[in-house]
Amino acid sequence: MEKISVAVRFRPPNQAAADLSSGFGGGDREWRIDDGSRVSLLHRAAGPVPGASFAFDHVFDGATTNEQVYASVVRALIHSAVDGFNGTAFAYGQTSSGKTFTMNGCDSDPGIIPRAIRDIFDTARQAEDREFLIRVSYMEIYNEEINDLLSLEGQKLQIHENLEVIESSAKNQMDSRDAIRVSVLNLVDLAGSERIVKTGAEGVRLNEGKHINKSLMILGNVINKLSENGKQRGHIPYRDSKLTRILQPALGGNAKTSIICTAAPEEILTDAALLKRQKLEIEELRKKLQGSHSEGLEQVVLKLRNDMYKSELERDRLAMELEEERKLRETLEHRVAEQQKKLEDLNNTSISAEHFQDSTQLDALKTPDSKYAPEDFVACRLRYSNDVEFSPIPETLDNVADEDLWARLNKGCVTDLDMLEMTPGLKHEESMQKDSTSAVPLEEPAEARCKRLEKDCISNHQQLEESKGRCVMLEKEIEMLRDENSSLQQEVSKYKQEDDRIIAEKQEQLEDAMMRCAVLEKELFRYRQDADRLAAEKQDLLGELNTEKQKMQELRKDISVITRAFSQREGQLTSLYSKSKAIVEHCKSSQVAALP
Ligand SMILES: Nc1ncnc2c1ncn2[C@@H]1O[C@H](COP(=O)(O)OP(=O)(O)OP(=O)(O)O)[C@@H](O)[C@H]1O
Repeated sequence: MEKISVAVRFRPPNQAAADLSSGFGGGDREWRIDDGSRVSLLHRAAGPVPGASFAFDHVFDGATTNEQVYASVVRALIHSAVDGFNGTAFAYGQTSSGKTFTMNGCDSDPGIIPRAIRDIFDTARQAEDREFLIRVSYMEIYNEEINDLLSLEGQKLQIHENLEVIESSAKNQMDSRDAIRVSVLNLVDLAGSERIVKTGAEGVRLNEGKHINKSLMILGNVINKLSENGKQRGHIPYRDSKLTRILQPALGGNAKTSIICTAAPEEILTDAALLKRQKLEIEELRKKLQGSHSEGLEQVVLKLRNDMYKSELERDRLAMELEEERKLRETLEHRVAEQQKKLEDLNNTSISAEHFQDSTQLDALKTPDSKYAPEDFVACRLRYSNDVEFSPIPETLDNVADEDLWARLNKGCVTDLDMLEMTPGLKHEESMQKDSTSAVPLEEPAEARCKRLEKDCISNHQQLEESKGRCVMLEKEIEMLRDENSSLQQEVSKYKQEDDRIIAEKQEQLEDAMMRCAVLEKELFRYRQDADRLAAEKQDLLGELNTEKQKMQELRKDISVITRAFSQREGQLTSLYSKSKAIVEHCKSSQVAALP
């Protein structure tokens, strides 16, 4: 195996591209693989495109499996690694060209990484005379930072100059000729090698893309340097990126490197195919716009609306409670006012009682029973026993009543369980007091009654204060709910705005794409017109050419006739000349002979 082997692997065309193209490469041009190691670009009509034929160690077409790729370019490297040679295998290519598929594969056709791991362990198991220590790290380089993918805390890694991955030693320590072999093996899934201008990335993605392209460029430089002749090689820039620093031990020296360049065949498209692709994209965008794009937002809006309705219901419930509290407060205030009035009446009564001169005069006014009654709670029970609110409480009631009992006592109306704890105690206390007077005379001394009413008044005041406090709390709660409600409404409107913005954006994209489509359509139309015009011109020119050719043939014929006539003439002239010359010679010689 060469130190650096470069293979190209074409991915099978995806369905959309396959629909657009009629073959491997699409449109009027296609890549053709010659004898598994050369790939050439052909124009379907015009034949090979000059200067577009490239040789590699291997060229795999879309039908090649991961198993075949592994067997051709990686297996030997893995075996060398087990034997102590460093090695690196990586996939390089555009996004979606099949790097991850090549490195990881799928269940039915595992990629290089699972196959390599299985192979390492199988080979180690078979080497009965050696024992192995295999260390593994799994990392990601992102924006020139190395993340340990096996660490749960997402730990960042530093590069250290020590070697890890495969180590083996002879089981028989006496065999010191080949004591310890250490090798490093890197299996790398590189990031997509896009041109940033093409991706149109911004912000974080742009930064990410810059780092990726920089490290890929440095990797390219390193590999170029390594492939140069040893003496001319000069400095190899391993330290210019984290990627090359990590790969360094397994790239230079005695290392073997397999580079698998992945490519998507549909990268080459004619204008017509490009136009069709644009149309498909537009169609997809349109579908997205109609369907799923707003689904998520609609759900959020729906949820927010539900929340809003819930909070409105809660607000209504609290408003009802508040109303009940208000009514209760009014009742209590009314009762306090009544009692104050009674108190005042009683005061007046007691003052008028003081007008009597002695107790015998006052006693004369009382009923016989009341004369012997104790001074407290007289008549209390009878006075209140007619009042529904103060109907007698069973003895077992104590200070807490169950809900049914309380419902009966309150004519079936139970408004608030909190009130159940407070009100029965209050009423029960009063009723018990009333019960204790049931056997005594009806008249209550004015002073005692006055005291009792004062006490009642104080307790009613307390209740009133409590209910006022509760009212304030409920009002605060309602205020909070109102705030919450308005913030939810704001959020809904924010989402609506966001929704509108996305729709507008998509609409803009759609319009943009449609405009591009229209421009391309116009261009295509112009091309077609040009092509038709050129075809017509070509036809005319061909006609002219044929006429010229015919004329030329005729001229050639004329020339040959003339040439023939000329040579005939020439022959005649030559023979005439020779004849004349002979005559002249003859005349000359006859003249000489005739001289005296
Ligand atoms: N040789 C192949 N045979 C069948 N399917 C393939 C092949 N190569 C790639 N694919 C499919 O093409 C899609 C894109 O491939 P893949 O995710 O491997 O691309 P990638 O170059 O790793 O992309 P990225 O730059 O996003 O990492 C996947 O659905 C993958 O299953």
